[in-house]
Amino acid sequence: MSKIIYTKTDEAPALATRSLLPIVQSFVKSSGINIETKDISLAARILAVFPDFLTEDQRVPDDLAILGELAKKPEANIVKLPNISASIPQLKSAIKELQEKGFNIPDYPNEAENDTDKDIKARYDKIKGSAVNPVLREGNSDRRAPKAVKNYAKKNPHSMGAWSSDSKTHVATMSNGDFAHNEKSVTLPNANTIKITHTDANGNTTTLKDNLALLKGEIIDATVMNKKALVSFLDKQVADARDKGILFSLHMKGTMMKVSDPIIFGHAVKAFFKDVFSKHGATLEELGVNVNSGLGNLLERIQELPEAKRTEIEADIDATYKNGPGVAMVNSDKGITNLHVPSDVIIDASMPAMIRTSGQMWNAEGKLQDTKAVIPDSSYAGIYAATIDFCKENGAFDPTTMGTVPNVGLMAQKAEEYGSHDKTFEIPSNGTVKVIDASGEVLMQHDVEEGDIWRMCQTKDAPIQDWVKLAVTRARASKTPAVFWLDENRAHDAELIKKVNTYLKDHDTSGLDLRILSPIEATKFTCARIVKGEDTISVSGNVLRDYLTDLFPILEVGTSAKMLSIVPLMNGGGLFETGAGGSAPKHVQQLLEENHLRWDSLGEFLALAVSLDHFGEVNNNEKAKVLGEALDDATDKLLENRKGPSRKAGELDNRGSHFYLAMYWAQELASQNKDEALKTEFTPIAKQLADNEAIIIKELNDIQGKPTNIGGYYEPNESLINSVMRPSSTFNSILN
Ligand SMILES: NC(=O)C1=CN([C@@H]2O[C@H](COP(=O)(O)OP(=O)(O)OC[C@H]3O[C@@H](n4cnc5c(N)ncnc54)[C@H](OP(=O)(O)O)[C@@H]3O)[C@@H](O)[C@H]2O)C=CC1
Ligand SMILES: O=C(O)CCC(=O)C(=O)O
Ligand SMILES: [Mg+2]
Repeated sequence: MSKIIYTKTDEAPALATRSLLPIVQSFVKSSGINIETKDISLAARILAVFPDFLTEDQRVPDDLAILGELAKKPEANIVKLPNISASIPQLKSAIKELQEKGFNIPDYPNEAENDTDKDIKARYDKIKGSAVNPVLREGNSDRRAPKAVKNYAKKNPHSMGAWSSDSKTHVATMSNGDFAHNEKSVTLPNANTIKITHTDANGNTTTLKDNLALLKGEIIDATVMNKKALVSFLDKQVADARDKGILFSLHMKGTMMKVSDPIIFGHAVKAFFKDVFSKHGATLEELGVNVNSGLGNLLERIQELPEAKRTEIEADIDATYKNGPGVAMVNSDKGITNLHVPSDVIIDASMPAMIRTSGQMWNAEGKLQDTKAVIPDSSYAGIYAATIDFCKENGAFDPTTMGTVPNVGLMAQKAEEYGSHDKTFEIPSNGTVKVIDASGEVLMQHDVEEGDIWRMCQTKDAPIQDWVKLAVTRARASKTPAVFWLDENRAHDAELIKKVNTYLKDHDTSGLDLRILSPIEATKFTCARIVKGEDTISVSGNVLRDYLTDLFPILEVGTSAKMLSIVPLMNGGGLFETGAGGSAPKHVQQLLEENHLRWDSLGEFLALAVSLDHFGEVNNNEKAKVLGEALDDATDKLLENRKGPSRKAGELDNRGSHFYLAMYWAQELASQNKDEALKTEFTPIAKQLADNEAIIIKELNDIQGKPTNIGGYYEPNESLINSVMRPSSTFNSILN
C-alpha cells in the first residue's frame, strides 16, 4: 500500500516531530493515508551498521538504505527533516552516549592500523558528515519562499543590522593554487571506466581509485588545492586581520565536503596557532591531536599531559589570543571559538547570519565586531564578497520591500563537489595525479605536492537535462526571470554551459527571460533587482544551491526554515524536504534549560501539504488533496495570526504553534465543501479545540521556565521525550 514516509531525525526537528506527528496522524487517519516513520537519526544510523556488536533486541534496520532504494521508485513520498551531518567530535559523542546506554559499539578508531580497525573506521566514515541527503536526493532541488511566507515577512520584518560603507568586513579568498584555479574538465563522449593514479617522484605508481564506471555524456572535473599556497594564504590572513584590528573567521562546509574541508580547517587552526604548533608540534603529534577536528580536539587531548606541560601549552594558546587577531566566537560565554569544531560554523548559514548582522560576528567579550571572512577556495567566495560590497554601497537589504530569489539546484545523483568524497585524496608525496580511461588515455592530470588536496567530481547527464527542464518549468510557472549562475571561465562550468545551451532547445522558452551569468555577475544582477522588489530565480549547481537557499531566505524572511523545499525525484516520486537549514542545536539547549522549544515547524507544514497533494495525485485520493489544501490554508492563517513560536520561555513555543496549526487545520476542514465526510468529522473537533484554546495554551506555557530532561541527546528516551513534547492532557485527549 502506498504511504507517506516521515523521517525521524535529530535535535530540534526530532523534538518537534514528537509533537507534530501525532497531530498529523490523527488528522489523516480516516482518509486512507498511512504515515510511517523511518529513523535516520545519527544514533540509528550508527546502530544500523554495527549489528554484529549488538544483542538481538538492540539491532535496528538500516532505514536510510531502505529510503535510498525507495527514492528511486515512482511510489516514493518522503518528508525529510534536517538531520545531523556529523563532524568527528559529534560522531564521537554520539558513540559515547550509545555506549553508556549499553550498546556495545566500538570506539571510533583515530588511526586504523589493523583490518578490524579499518573495517570499523570505514563503517563510521560512511555515517560521517553529510551522509543522508546524498542518498535520498535522486532528483534536483526546487526551493522557494511561498507567497504567504514572503508576505508575512514584508509585514513583520525580522531585525536586520545596518551596514555602513566604512565597515572593515570583507571576504578573503585565494588568488592562485586553489580548487578554482586548478580545475580541468571533460565531457565523456562515450561510457568509460577510469582509474585515478598517483605517481611519485621516483616513478612509483599507486592506484587511488580503480574501476570507476562513467556514463556517456557525464562531465568530470579534477582539481587540486595546493597546500603551500593555502598555508601561505592563511598566514597572510591571520597577519592582516591583526593589522586591521578585525576578527579572524573561517567559513567552510566541513559536513558536506567531509574529506577536503576538515583538512583545510586543520590548516587554518595551525596557521592561527602557529607559535603553539612550532613550539609544541612534536608533543601534539605524539598525543595524536587531530586539528582537522578543530581546536577543541587539541584542548581535549592536552588534558592527558602532565600538568606542567599542559599549563605551558595553555599559556602559549593564551599568548596567541593576546598577540594575534581576535577570533570570531560561536559562543563567547563558553569560550567556544570559530576554530573549535568544524560543524559549528557552516558556511551556508554562517555567512548569511553575519551579513544580516551588519557584517559583524561576536568577539571574546560577546560584542559585535567587523570580521575577515576567510573562505580559502575562490570558486564561490565571490558571491559573498559581491553581496557584502552591495551592502556597503547600498546599506542593508529591507525585508519589507525586497524581492525574492527562488532556486533551482542541480543536485541529483551526487552532482558536482558534494559527491566528490570517494575521489578526494590528501596527496602523500610530490608527483603527478592522472585520470586514465579504459584505453589508457590520460583524460586529466595535475602535478601535485605532498599535502595537496586533489579531487575529482562527477555530474551525470540525465540530472543536467532534468535540471534544465525544472528551471524552464519554474521560470514559466512563476513568470520570473531565471539566471544560470555559471562562469564561462571555469572549466567545469564551461562544459555545463554547452549542455545548458543544448538542452534549452528541448523546451519552449518563448517569452522567458533566461540568462547565463558568472556567479559574481549573477549576485550583482540579483541584488540590484531584489532591492527594487523584483524576483529572480537562481539556477545553480549543487554548492551554490546550498549557499543561495540559505543566503537569500535568511535575508528575506529571517531563516531558511520557512522555505518550501521540493525534490521532484527523477523516477517520479517526491522528496519533500523541510526548510533549507539545519538541526539547530542551540534550540535543544534552550529546551533542556527552560523547557521552551523555539524551533519553527513551518518548513514541515509546507512540506506535508505538498506531500499530501502529491499523494492525492498519485493515488487518486481526493481526501488527501483536500487535507493538503486545508493544511496550506491553515498555515496561511497561522502566519496571519502570528502563531509561530517565540524565542522566550513562558510564551508560545513549538508545541503551542502546533496546537494552533491543528485548530486552524480542523477549522479549514470544517468549512470546506469538497469532502462531506471530512467536514462532518472535523466540525466537532474544530469546536472542541477552539473551546479549549485558553486551557491548552495555559497548559503548554505553564510548564516552561524550568529545566527538563529527555534522557539523552542523540538517543533520547522515547517516553520522556514524548511526554515533554506533549504536555497538554486536554489537547492530547481531543486528538485521541
Ligand atoms: N538538511 C539537513 O539535513 C541539514 C542539516 N544541517 C546540520 O544541522 C546542524 C546545524 O547546522 P547549522 O548550520 O548550525 O544550521 P541551523 O539551521 O541548524 O541553525 C542556524 C540557526 O538558524 C535558525 N534556525 C534554523 N532552523 C530554524 C527553525 N526551524 N526555526 C527557527 N530558527 C531556525 C536558528 O537561529 P537561532 O539560534 O537564532 O534561533 C539556528 O541557530 C549541523 O549538524 C548540520 O550539518 C545543516 C543544514 C541542512
Ligand atoms: O546535508 C547536509 O549536511 C546539509 C544540507 C544543506 O545544507 C542543504 O541542502 O542546504
Ligand atoms: Mg544548506
